[in-house]
Amino acid sequence: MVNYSSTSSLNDSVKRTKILLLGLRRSGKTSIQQVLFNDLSPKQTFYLEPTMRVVKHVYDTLIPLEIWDCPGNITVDTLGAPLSQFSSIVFVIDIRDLLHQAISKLVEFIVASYQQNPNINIEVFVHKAEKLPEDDKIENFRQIHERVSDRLIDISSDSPEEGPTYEQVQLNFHLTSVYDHSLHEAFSRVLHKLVDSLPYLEDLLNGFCANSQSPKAFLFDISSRLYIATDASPVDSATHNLCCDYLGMINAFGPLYRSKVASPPRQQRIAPSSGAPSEHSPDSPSTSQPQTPPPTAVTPTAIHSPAEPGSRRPSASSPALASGRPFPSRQGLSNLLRPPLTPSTSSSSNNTAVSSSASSAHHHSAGSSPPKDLFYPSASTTLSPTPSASTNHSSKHTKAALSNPTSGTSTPNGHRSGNHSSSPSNATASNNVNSSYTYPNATTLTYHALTPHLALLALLPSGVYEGRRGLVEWNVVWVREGVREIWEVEWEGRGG
Ligand SMILES: Nc1nc2c(ncn2[C@@H]2O[C@H](COP(=O)(O)OP(=O)(O)OP(=O)(O)O)[C@@H](O)[C@H]2O)c(=O)[nH]1
Repeated sequence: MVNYSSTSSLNDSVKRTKILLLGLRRSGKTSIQQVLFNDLSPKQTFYLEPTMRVVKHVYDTLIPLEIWDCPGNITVDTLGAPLSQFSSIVFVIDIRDLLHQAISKLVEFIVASYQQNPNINIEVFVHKAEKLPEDDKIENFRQIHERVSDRLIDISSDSPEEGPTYEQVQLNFHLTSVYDHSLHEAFSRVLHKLVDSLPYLEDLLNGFCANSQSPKAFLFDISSRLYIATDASPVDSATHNLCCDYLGMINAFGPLYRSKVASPPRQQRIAPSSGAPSEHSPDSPSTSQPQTPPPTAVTPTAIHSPAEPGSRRPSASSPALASGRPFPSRQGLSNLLRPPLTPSTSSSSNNTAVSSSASSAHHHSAGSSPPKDLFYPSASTTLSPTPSASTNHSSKHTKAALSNPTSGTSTPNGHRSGNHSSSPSNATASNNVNSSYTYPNATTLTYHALTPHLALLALLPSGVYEGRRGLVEWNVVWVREGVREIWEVEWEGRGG
């Protein structure tokens, strides 16, 4: 009865992390999957057809995912697969649905999954939250939580000698809606429990924040806008929403920018001298990261176009992919972030020099060994600190720049000098800002692509970003190297 069709083809050679999407009919399961992983506009979910069979969707991010979207009437027996196969169950309940049926179904799956796989993560999305006023929302959320707990206690006390005590099951409740970023935040938290390398990524981001004076940094999956990891400072919703909006804007406008350097005619002209392939191929091998500071000479011939959209995983043919490679040591990863930003390195001449050095790291490696894709778009937007910004919505972002990622004059990081208020990003970013939040000091939000599907989004004091950009980019280069290595190890361990 299982339908093996999916949004993209299943690659049987990769061991995927499986997530089961359950809930009553019309609770919003397919909407969640489509909005997050297929870029469906929330309003379009209204037209989704009912799900009649289990549909498997694959999605490649830092780890390969397989999401099973189930029909509302599925049971443990008709699922067609043991629950031990799944790493997480996401159970979706319409927030207005306090009925017996939804709770019973959830409890049925909790009991079965606890017996088959006690380590499974059970996540309850109390969904369509935007439909209720704030007070009712909290009350219904509390009631659903309470009823599920009561039912589990009842079941445990009915047969104390028989089996496990279900009230100890770790349940995670989230308030969600496709119409705001609560869904992204909740699903990001689901994902965090599935990423084995999370501590290593967090170490990288902590190091980046410490060395770049950044108050907050996220590693985002570009397309789904889920964050895979963040630094140790607490996540506030306003900053998370701002990053989500900015990423959405970049996803919308980024494809309008084209690379002159990486354009096919230019690539063909430069390829013979550099030894680099004329066009990036998803299977082109990558190099291991440079361990020593690279030379300052910039060789623009090595700049590559981004990987093809479909190439969401590292090449298995890469010489860097020795099988069974362990994660880099945490100390080793944090050591990658050098040098820290200190007043002694703040002169603009130093910045320029280090920027060139950092930027040329990839050129150097590309010249001496098989190249990797060296095209990394970046963008930035400045958040206004002025008090009037809290009332004047459009002045919230005074400057926004989408660095032409592939301009012939850009660095390999895609940077061009100066922000451009006429950039298309300006209006969109301004309109999307949470109007209740202002940043106390001049702050810049930066975007740096790290892999074809992951990007670093960081808040930086504008003074640091404008005055010491070279050093910031230097640190981004090393974050990128660390993330790429973790990404490769994650996929390698799964036969990717
Ligand atoms: N207001 C609101 N409506 C939502 C939300 N998410 C989904 N919906 C709506 O809920 C309805 C059902 O959504 P589906 O995604 O088809 O629900 P489903 O659980 O997959 O339904 P079945 O396939 O029948 O099991 C659609 O009209 C959606 O537009 C939400 O966050 N808020």
